[in-house]
Amino acid sequence: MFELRLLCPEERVEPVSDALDALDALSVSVEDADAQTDAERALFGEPGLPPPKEGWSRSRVLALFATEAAASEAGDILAAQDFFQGCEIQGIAQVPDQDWVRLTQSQFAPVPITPEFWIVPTWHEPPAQARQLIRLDPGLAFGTGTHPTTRMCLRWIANNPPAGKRVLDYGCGSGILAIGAARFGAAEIDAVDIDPAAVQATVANAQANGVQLRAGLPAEAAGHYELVLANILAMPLKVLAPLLCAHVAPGGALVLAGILERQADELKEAYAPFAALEVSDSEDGWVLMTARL
Ligand SMILES: C[S@@+](CC[C@H](N)C(=O)[O-])C[C@H]1O[C@@H](n2cnc3c(N)ncnc32)[C@H](O)[C@@H]1O
Repeated sequence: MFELRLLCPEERVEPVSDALDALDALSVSVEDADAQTDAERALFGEPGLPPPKEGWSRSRVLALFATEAAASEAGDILAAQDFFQGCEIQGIAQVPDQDWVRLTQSQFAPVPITPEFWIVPTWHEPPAQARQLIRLDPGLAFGTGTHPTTRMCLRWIANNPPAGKRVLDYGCGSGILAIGAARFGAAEIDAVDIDPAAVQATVANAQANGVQLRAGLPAEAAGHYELVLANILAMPLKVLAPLLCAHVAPGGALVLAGILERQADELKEAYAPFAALEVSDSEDGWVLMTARL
């Protein structure tokens, strides 16, 4: 493949990208031409609001073509357009073939939770010492075992097996915690998430692991559970305090993650009317907070 490389001022990026699409580019990508230099200016908005600008002041536009002739012809046609004023053709480069599937897969190795409990992608052989396994590939939903918050929850499950218990995984993502609870004997598992893609991923991953659970939107959580797991983030966990605690059966356990060390006191305070949260694990600046009700 061949990449046509262009430099465009902010206001030209959209018409140039549209024209490249119309010229049958296989893909068009836009990068900050000033990235990693003193001129780099980050673009970001407040959560939920659009960024203050739509693009960088100088963008590098990269368009992929199947042949060098097609890339060169597209460059010639663009250069003749009014809207190309201020833009520059920086050249055509050959893009070497890559096995992207293999490259992506090589970035996900088996993850140990305890010496015997491992998360293993389907393209890897399980390590010899693995006695308990979750088979999981990266997908649309969060939770592959590579994040410390997920690992701490799974470690807690392995050290406090919920054998025979009713378990709620609130904010299930890929369903990894629910599947982990099943591996350690949970009798009945509900896994809920606000994101329908996470619900779908949980159903698929549970099936692939031979695990029976009920997955759905948060309203599907019903009644009391002897273990409630929620790996979300500090802010939603604070808002959810009364709801999550109301789902914990008397004598049951609440396990919360997604909390930075410096947020532990805020969380303690938010949960104080319902439960006495304590930090019970920490990794890479994240803490696991748990309580018995
Ligand atoms: C950090 S991921 C955790 C995924 C998985 N449980 C794990 O431990 O790796 C958080 C998940 O919570 C979901 N989530 C965020 N806010 C939520 C809310 N208010 N109610 C239910 N789920 C929520 C997100 O959609 C996301 O899938």
